[in-house]
Amino acid sequence: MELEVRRVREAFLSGRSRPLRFRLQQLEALRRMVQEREKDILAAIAADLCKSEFNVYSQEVITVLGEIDFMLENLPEWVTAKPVKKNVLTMLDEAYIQPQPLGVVLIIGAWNYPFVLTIQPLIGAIAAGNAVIIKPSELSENTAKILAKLLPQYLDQDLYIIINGGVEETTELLKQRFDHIFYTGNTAVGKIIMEAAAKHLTPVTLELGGKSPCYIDKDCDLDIVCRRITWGKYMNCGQTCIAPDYILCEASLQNQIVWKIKETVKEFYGENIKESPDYERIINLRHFKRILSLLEGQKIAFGGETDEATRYIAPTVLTDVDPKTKVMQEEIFGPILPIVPVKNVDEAINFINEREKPLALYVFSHNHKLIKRMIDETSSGGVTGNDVIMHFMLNSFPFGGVGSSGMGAYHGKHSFDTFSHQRPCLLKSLKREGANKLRYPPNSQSKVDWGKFFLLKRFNKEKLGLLLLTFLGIVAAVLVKAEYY
Ligand SMILES: NC(=O)c1ccc[n+]([C@@H]2O[C@H](COP(=O)([O-])OP(=O)(O)OC[C@H]3O[C@@H](n4cnc5c(N)ncnc54)[C@H](O)[C@@H]3O)[C@@H](O)[C@H]2O)c1
Ligand SMILES: CCCCCCCCCCCCC/C=C/C=O
Repeated sequence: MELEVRRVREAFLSGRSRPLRFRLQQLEALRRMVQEREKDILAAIAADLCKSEFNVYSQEVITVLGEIDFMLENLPEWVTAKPVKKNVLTMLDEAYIQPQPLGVVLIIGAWNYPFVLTIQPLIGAIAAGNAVIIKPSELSENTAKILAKLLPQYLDQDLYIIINGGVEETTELLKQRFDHIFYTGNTAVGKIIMEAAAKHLTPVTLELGGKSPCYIDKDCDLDIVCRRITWGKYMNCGQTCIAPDYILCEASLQNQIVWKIKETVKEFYGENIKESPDYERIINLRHFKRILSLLEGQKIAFGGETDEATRYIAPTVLTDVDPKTKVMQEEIFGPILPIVPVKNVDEAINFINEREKPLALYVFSHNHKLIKRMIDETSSGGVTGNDVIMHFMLNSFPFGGVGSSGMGAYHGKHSFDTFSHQRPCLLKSLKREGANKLRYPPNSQSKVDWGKFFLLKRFNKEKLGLLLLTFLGIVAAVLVKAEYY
């Protein structure tokens, strides 16, 4: 492990990852990989999550290709130094911010969208000029294998390497020193990552999870609301970090919501959901059993059917859920949707604020003011009003959590910034030494006053007024004198 990290660091120190032309070439090569080896990539992800290749393409590949195109288009502008505003002391100097790569970055991917959640950060790291070690999740093993096979065929083999393995390998990897660690996964492991990073003072981006609430107001079109929630909740069998975790609504809406979600499930997946190519399976037996345990003691309004052999769990809705029960204590990450009745929007806001900050928040209402109020009075990584998931798809947004749902963000320019150091550069001349006398010892009241005058606007204005008055006085005196003689 140590040798591999050293190899990557040496490649970074060679400086070849820095030139814009090289970064663009590598991103183009990555795009070529996705296009030329599309079939292999689709097949691997499909096998990991029992997912149709159509769904793999629209949920993962489109985002990756869109991100590469966006980088290629904007990178030339982003890498250029940006001049900054100057003050009186630096008026004649050159002052700019130069984004620079951080160095060797470790990206630890997740299994639930194993391609996009690993490759999208990689795109940002390459764009920012870094060397990268990629550790895909061992749970999505087919994707991990295909990435290990394909990436070296298209990308620089010393700058960007894949290390596959599980907890043992990751633990070993985390002992090494990196310049940034980008981790996607659960909050408990997030803490392990941060602890390991702290030993080297390595900055981290943690893309974690949480229970993303979904508030449904009385004033809305329930048919549309339930259709959108059904899509976002049961996509990838509920294994989406920003899936609506639970619904908050007034008790009177509960039955209608149940009925409408049930109808939509039928419309989306047919009468026999098990046969639907659009309905996935739970990643492994451990997660399957964990999700089943969340059903204990709950009122199942519909769904609840399971099949251990294929790790199938039907789309399920629970009603009148007690917030103290297990299903409301941890992120569900499966196709179970609890409804927790609340009296009104105030109670919903309190409910959200009493818990850890979620990765996403969803609010449905015709009342724009109510949506704005919910946004103002709560906190979450991101928000979508009157829909779910879709803020992930807009790469002008920073995507990330807050509080226990994560720290830092990425996508588009935000990825470039995450993997860059914004380096302030001030270039002075060796001339004009006279002006520097002000800051050299010995110090005095007069130097302090001039310092205030040049640097503090407050004093600046006062003194300017005084200067103006003095100037007017002199002009007046000269005029009077001229008249007199
Ligand atoms: N914010 C996001 O973008 C995002 C995206 C996907 C998933 N998630 C969250 O991830 C969670 C589900 O994923 P998961 O945690 O099951 O993924 P996971 O178990 O695959 O873990 C992710 C990575 O952490 C590594 N890992 C696991 N245990 C470790 C340990 N003890 N020490 C060091 N490394 C270890 C794994 O090898 C893997 O590469 C959910 O909470 C979900 O919300 C968040
Ligand atoms: C052809 C229609 C394209 C739009 C499809 C939108 C698909 C959204 C995919 C969401 C991916 C979520 C990524 C995962 C985040 C955390 O797990």
